[in-house]
Amino acid sequence: MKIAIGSDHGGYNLKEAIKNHLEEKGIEYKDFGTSSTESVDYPEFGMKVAEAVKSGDYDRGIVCCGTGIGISISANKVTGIRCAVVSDTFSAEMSRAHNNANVLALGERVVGQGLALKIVDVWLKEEFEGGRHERRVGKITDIETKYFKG
Ligand SMILES: O=C[C@H](O)[C@H](O)[C@H](O)COP(=O)(O)O
Repeated sequence: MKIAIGSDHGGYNLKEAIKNHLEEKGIEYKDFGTSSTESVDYPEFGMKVAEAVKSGDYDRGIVCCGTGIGISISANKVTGIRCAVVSDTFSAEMSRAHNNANVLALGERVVGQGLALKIVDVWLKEEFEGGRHERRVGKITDIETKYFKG
């Protein structure tokens, strides 16, 4: 599995911790920035990771900012991206099983590092259940088709 990862300054330290964690697990990733805690704008990095996942070059994306909210809103503007902001392991599981989330958003100022890494593990392992959820996710795609192009 190949992961695209990115953050703004508010999520930089968590991104670095997740990169170390992925390395320890032998999971391939590419870092789309940012590269320090210097203040930057999260939409740029949410978009880069989302586009990397949309391209098919990466299987999933992980994005971090202060809350996970701004960068997830940004990632979700890219068609085909279902980015879930998660702060607990149950939601991590459900975002995959029910919503087929292809990008995970975490807030460095919200979740502790230990929990965040556990959330990453659960989220990477869980598969989409399909079935009734396939129909519902399909209806999300229908909304995209109605309102977005590209
Ligand atoms: O949703 C946005 C993120 O949480 C940002 O990381 C946050 O707004 C950055 O705030 P500041 O510029 O005060 O570090």
